[in-house]
Amino acid sequence: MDLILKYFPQLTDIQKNQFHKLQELYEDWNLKINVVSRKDIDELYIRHVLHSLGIAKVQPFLPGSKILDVGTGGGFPGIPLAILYPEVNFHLVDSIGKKIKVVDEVVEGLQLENVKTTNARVEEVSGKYDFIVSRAVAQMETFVHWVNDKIAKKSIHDRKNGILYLKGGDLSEELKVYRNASVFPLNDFFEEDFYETKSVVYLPMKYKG
Ligand SMILES: C[S@@+](CC[C@H](N)C(=O)[O-])C[C@H]1O[C@@H](n2cnc3c(N)ncnc32)[C@H](O)[C@@H]1O
Repeated sequence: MDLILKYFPQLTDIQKNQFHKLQELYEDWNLKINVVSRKDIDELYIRHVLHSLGIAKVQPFLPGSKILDVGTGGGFPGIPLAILYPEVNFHLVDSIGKKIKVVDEVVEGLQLENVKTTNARVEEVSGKYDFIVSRAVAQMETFVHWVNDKIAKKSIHDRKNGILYLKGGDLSEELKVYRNASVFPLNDFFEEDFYETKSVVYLPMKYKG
């Protein structure tokens, strides 16, 4: 929890409580349904919560904007971002029902009013969003194919609407065809070793190869 305050010192008491409660909620739910690996539960804040918030360091979201989290699993990156931005609308989607059930329980436990969840493959979801966020779901090419038609044409942020994807390791091969992709290394924002190889990939909409 101190880790979150170290990088996001302006949190309200409500947000501090919500971030604090995450540990207990995920511990409880993990005993019933294994959504986060045992090892990762011990390092929830560094491996999941702060990692998710890396997207906010690259692209802060404006009130009223709409964000789609594809393949949210246990709620990452969507849940930490929804705590950080209570005035932004988040739609968290996963094709596995038991994962969405955990997300629903966490949303209820935190009394988050800005999160909607759907148990479906993202290809079946309609709607338009300012940004599409994700982590560990698919190769960029497949992902772009799934979500390209879900990005709203009109951008309200300075940065053009598009995809913000948390990736790790060497991305040169995967991103070779995306000449307009930008890679933001997370160790520019976070000093912990875990972030040395992690980055946020931004891909503006209407990619042309
Ligand atoms: C490795 S997990 C990552 C979960 C979470 N994003 C995280 O980083 O902790 C991948 C998730 O993507 C979901 N998924 C894969 N393809 C999907 C699709 N086409 N539509 C919706 N969810 C999908 C899977 O059900 C799984 O929960």
